[in-house]
Amino acid sequence: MAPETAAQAADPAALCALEHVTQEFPQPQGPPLRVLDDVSLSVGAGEVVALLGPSGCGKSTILRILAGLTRPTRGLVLDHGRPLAGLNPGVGFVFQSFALYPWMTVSENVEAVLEAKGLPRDELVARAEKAIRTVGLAGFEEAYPRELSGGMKQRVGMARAFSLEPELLFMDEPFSQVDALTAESLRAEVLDIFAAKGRHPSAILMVSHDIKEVVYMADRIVLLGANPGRVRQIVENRLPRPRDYRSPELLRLVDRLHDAITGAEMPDLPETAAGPAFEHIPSVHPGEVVGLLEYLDARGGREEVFRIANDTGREYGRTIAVVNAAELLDFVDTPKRMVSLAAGGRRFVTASPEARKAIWRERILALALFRQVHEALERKPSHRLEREFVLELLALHMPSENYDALFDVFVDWARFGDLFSYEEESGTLGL
Ligand SMILES: Nc1ncnc2c1ncn2[C@@H]1O[C@H](COP(=O)(O)OP(=O)(O)OP(=O)(O)O)[C@@H](O)[C@H]1O
Repeated sequence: MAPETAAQAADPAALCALEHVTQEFPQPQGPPLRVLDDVSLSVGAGEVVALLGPSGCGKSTILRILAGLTRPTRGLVLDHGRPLAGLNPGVGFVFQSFALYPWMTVSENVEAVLEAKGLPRDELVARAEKAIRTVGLAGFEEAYPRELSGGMKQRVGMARAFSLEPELLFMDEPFSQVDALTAESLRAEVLDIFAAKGRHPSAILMVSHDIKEVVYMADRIVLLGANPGRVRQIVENRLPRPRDYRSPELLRLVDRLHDAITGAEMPDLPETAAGPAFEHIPSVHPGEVVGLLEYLDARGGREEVFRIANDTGREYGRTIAVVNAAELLDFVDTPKRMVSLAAGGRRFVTASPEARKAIWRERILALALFRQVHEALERKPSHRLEREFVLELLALHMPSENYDALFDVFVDWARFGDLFSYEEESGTLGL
């Protein structure tokens, strides 16, 4: 395996590329939300490239920009070295949600995308048949989606993409909705189809949360960081194929990526209060934090974060967010890749429901956002505040956050500890 590079130089032979792309989306309040910051990457002929990163780091946005579905705020989008104008005609998509028409048969579902391309009837029938055979669904042409398992539905999704004979196959978390064994065989089949190459696809760009999946599939792994999304590291993966999920080499690379991700996403919190004015509040439900603490308690107080994701059936990025939330509240410590119950976490899990609420309240009041809103509510004779007050605080202190989403998390956390009430209709907070 070659050493990682922190960034990637522009590659003139690339099938598609982003150069210094920044993407911002307007928000109802305050400055725009920056989702991608100075992202450069490319996909060359013959390679499988994977984007790996936490929820919300902009992976799907990168696919949409490369496909020409979204125009970036700044930077260049290249198609064979030339600026992309409009949609990229060479891209076929496989989505996480199978997006099948329930009233159409398998054949009709595949033919529908070819019809949209305006192909003549006999050619589209032949192409659909071939694609359905390629993905192992021969014999199911007349079946309806409700008669198919999740794995088979995703095969239809793949047949649709293959039938378009795309030069570039984009797959957005394609296997996250199917069971683990089916996912394993679908991955192997995609790689077989890719290796057996007729002409198409010439390259695959995939998005995943699953480290093992990307190590199994990809030649190049682009590690993304969040808030805003940027390329943190590009890792070349030269493990020989076919790959074995259990081989020591593969597991070693999984471990290294795992360390790279957790090292950046579970930073040890500063010991003094000299952190940022407002702490980053992960977008998770209090119930998920409680679930984590109870899980750790049942396992003797500590467990590896990778294992936690597996045991709880939660995707890795989501697990990290829950762990970050628990750490922010001083319920857990995160020495390297372990998560262990801190004294506060132990106190919480052994407390009664009412006492848990009190502990939660005390913990969130240690966070600047909750403290400032609470103080403002106490100062007001009416003990009431408008939602806009909080949004302005967020805009001021957390300029790269999605305020609306964060406001919902804020209300969720506050309600869990009975700290404030919130009336949706009038948009008013009260003590
Ligand atoms: N059209 C849009 N308008 C406003 N915000 C958007 C838009 N598209 C995406 N976002 C925001 O951009 C951020 C990144 O979204 P994106 O779906 O690209 O992330 P992701 O890494 O694919 O996430 P996930 O893994 O959860 O699917 C999110 O905060 C999302 O809410």
